[in-house]
Amino acid sequence: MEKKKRHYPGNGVKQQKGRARTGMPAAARGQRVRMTEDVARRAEASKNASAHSARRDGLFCPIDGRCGGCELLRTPYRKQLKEKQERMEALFADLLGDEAAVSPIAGMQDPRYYRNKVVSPYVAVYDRRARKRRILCGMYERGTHRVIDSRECLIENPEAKRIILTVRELMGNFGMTPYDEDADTGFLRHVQVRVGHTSGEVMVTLVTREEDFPASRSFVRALKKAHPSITTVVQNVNTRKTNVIMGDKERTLYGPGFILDSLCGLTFRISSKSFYQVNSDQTEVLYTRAIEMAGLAGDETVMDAYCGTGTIGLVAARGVNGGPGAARVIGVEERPDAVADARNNARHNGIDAEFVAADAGAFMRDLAARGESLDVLLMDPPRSGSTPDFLKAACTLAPRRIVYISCNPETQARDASYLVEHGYRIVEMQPVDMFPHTPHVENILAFERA
Ligand SMILES: C[S@@+](CC[C@H](N)C(=O)[O-])C[C@H]1O[C@@H](n2cnc3c(N)ncnc32)[C@H](O)[C@@H]1O
Repeated sequence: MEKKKRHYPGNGVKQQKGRARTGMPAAARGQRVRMTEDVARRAEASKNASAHSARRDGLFCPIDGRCGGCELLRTPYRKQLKEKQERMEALFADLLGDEAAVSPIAGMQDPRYYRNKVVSPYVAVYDRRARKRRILCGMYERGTHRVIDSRECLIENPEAKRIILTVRELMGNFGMTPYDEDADTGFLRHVQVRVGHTSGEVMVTLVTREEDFPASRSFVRALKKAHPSITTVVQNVNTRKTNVIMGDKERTLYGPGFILDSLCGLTFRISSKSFYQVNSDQTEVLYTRAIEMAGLAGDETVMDAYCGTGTIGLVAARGVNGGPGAARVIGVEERPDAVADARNNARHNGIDAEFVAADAGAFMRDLAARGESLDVLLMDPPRSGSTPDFLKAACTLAPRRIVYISCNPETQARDASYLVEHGYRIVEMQPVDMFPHTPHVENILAFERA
């Protein structure tokens, strides 16, 4: 491993500062909660019982309860699934008609190590006992911006996690300083590692505060030597004082600057900033069910709205389970880099599809104004859900079916109410567990024009 030290900007070391827990009034902070001995004993007994059940499931995590990642780790997996199903049925109770088919949530066989994308901040702290500075990397503590150091994680891809730890080791060897959020100093802000689920290709993105990256070649060489699995390394420059991870500017330090991976029998190109579902096994389930729920006959024009790298639209064009695919696919996505990936993906898979870089709402409005027609609308908006102008234009275009995929069922329920009020009815609901051990649920709704 390289030992050469180079100067990196902002070498000052600062004690990590805890932030106030969000959402907690100042007066409540530090308030002592009085518990009778009996209540305290019962609470402790229930905590131990949950910890035992988590261990029984092979899910012991040394930082459980502190890390903001897996809130449900102590709930047995089957119970997690049952609770998520009940939540979805309650949330959509008023919108699901009597004829709507509600499928049981699709869970994982082995709900561990499913995250194909691992992102870690790096922060310097002064270790009083050892009298030296240490760099922490891992997860944020629940409700704070304090980093909890972790060497292993039950939901992250193990090779990605190992790379995150190697970067920390190399930072010491290269004299590379971690970013200090308060002072806006230091060099390395975050590292993102993406692993191709079937291809095994690995992309490391080093997010730096400055463009100038001294000894970048030796750094990458040392990283590659420790992890021959790495197929590309990208530097992303984020000069802003913000908690948004990625900046706008990028340069490829090694390899092609993207990775390839396969999903549902197609190959996809993924760049560092493009959206790509984090749980690949469950993504195959999600896409297959969504296309099944679209009920394609083979002659449809299908819109893939909020398409990212075009994954859903391209799977729709090809068809699932040997069934027919769409006759024509149009995708719309606001990120130009993701659209570039989508166009490449179409070419690479020999599929004829159009991808447009635009705001989905504006694009739909234009289509509606031009009097275009659409048979099936597949939509997969971000957590904030869709927008009134998108939904209004969708109702004007009046596709026969709408399949709405969402990682935030609360905003999906809001948008579903609009569609139901404007002439659609829900015919099918399929929850999918994309994020085991967390409260998050992915949900698919199929609507038909009433
Ligand atoms: C949940 S992701 C879905 C991506 C894709 N369907 C997939 O499965 O990989 C949502 C996508 O919507 C894009 N997006 C967010 N707001 C948008 C807007 N107003 N117009 C178009 N695309 C948008 C994001 O960049 C992101 O790629």
